[in-house]
Amino acid sequence: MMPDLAQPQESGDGTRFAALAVLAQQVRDLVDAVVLTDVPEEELTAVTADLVALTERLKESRRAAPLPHEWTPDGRFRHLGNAVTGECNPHALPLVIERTPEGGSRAEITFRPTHEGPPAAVHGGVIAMIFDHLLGDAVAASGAAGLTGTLSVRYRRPVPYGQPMTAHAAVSRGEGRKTWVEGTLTSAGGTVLAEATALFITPAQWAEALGAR
Ligand SMILES: CCCCCCCCCCCCCCCC(=O)SCCNC(=O)CCNC(=O)[C@H](O)C(C)(C)COP(=O)(O)OP(=O)(O)OC[C@H]1O[C@@H](n2cnc3c(N)ncnc32)[C@H](O)[C@@H]1OP(=O)(O)O
Repeated sequence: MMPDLAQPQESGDGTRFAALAVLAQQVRDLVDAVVLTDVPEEELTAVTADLVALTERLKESRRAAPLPHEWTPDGRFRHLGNAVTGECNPHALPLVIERTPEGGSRAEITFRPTHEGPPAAVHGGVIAMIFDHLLGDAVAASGAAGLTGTLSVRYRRPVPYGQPMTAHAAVSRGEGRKTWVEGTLTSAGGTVLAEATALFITPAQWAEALGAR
């Protein structure tokens, strides 16, 4: 079912969400540690047993779905459970997006070894995921907001992890419910590592909800 963008989904319990964000960051550290660990087998088995116990504790009270999107009291859109930006989702980098004075979106990114695809470089699908969200945010910044219809990535250079880089996105044109948007991923030295173009479609229900805001 299409989410109703007009309605805040959850008022938000700031203190508990802050604690959940700390837990999510700890789990990211855990994932990174798992990817790089070289401890002996007995230690792996012992840590696994500890994690089974911790997992069971968290499962004692479960939601049906991750934390949903919401409009904060100061009018910002946030989605703590999102796979790319969600502070409370360990899967998310999380990507921290800023709006540019020109009306687009940008983010500073440092990929981690966890994101490896080809040797010593970031997985192309992870890069596409980052573009998908950042380009979607740029569409939202333009006042449209929609779902990805198509996304095309040109991978110019292998993307290293462990090095800061910058991604930019900006809308190139719009026509009715369709918005075309472009983005780049650039190294700290200014080399364009990857480029993306996408077409976002604003679902008819969203167009009505956005018009009402
Ligand atoms: C300001 C406040 C903001 C608030 C908000 C904040 C948001 C903060 C940022 C979030 C950023 C998230 C960024 C992550 C974005 C995902 O990850 S989205 C997930 C991946 N994408 C999906 O799941 C989309 C799945 N597809 C669908 O749901 C539907 O196919 C779509 C895309 C909504 C289109 O359905 P529809 O509205 O029924 O489309 P329809 O009426 O058939 O077609 C409309 C037009 O679009 C064209 N079209 C439709 N689909 C396509 C397509 N796939 N390719 C090309 N053209 C297409 C049609 O040909 C038609 O063109 P015209 O004939 O008008 O020229």
